Amino acid sequence: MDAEFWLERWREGRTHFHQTRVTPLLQKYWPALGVPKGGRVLVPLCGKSLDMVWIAAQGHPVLGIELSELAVEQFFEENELKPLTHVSIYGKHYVAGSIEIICGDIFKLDAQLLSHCVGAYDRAALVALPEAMRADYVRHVYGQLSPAYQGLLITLDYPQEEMPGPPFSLVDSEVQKLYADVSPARIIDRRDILEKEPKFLAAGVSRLDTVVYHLGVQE
Ligand SMILES: C[S@@+](CC[C@H](N)C(=O)[O-])C[C@H]1O[C@@H](n2cnc3c(N)ncnc32)[C@H](O)[C@@H]1O
Repeated sequence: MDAEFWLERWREGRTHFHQTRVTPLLQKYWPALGVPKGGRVLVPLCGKSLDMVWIAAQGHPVLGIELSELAVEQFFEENELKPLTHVSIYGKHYVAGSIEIICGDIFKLDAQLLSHCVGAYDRAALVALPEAMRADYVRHVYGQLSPAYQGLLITLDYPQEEMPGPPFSLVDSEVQKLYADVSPARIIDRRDILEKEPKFLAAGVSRLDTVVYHLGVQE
């Protein structure tokens, strides 16, 4: 699953992961995380997610990272935002109001940028990565956030042998192993969503849960 895999999906419009509404689980669980107003929130592998607009409306500067320039341009166009752009070592930055998206590779970001993020929102990001990349991703991204960060992680759990990813299945034991050296990862919701997912039903998947984690040290 290299960069070209994703760039081609955006070129061909095969972006069924994109939702035309804000994720209800984000709206339900974000307020309780207690991320301070004004605190910067990282949205890794952000696509053109409307969730960024919602997070910004809660009073957070948003930092999204996305490989595909098409996705980034569609985000600003579809939300009628006119971004200013500049280029840095991280990629091309698009900034409109409190939303900044860097068109670049998440693995190129460093502590200088990530340590300013006190919040993180991961939907269809960790589960988009094949197993071999996940430990590097968690260490690199979450390991460099502010130590006080609070985050929301949304995963999928289904019998992986019944359908190839992405999105991939993550059982809780793998999530716990991935975050063990970074921060606590506590399940706050798990629900059966099989009936709402025609792609999984058509593939003959017998069970599909979405699982919501609260990431970060809690007092
Ligand atoms: C499954 S999509 C999810 C997008 C978004 N989170 C959402 O909820 O709609 C995964 C996205 O990650 C992007 N991506 C994949 N690898 C990346 C990387 N190394 N750095 C930045 N973006 C990446 C892809 O281009 C794709 O848009």
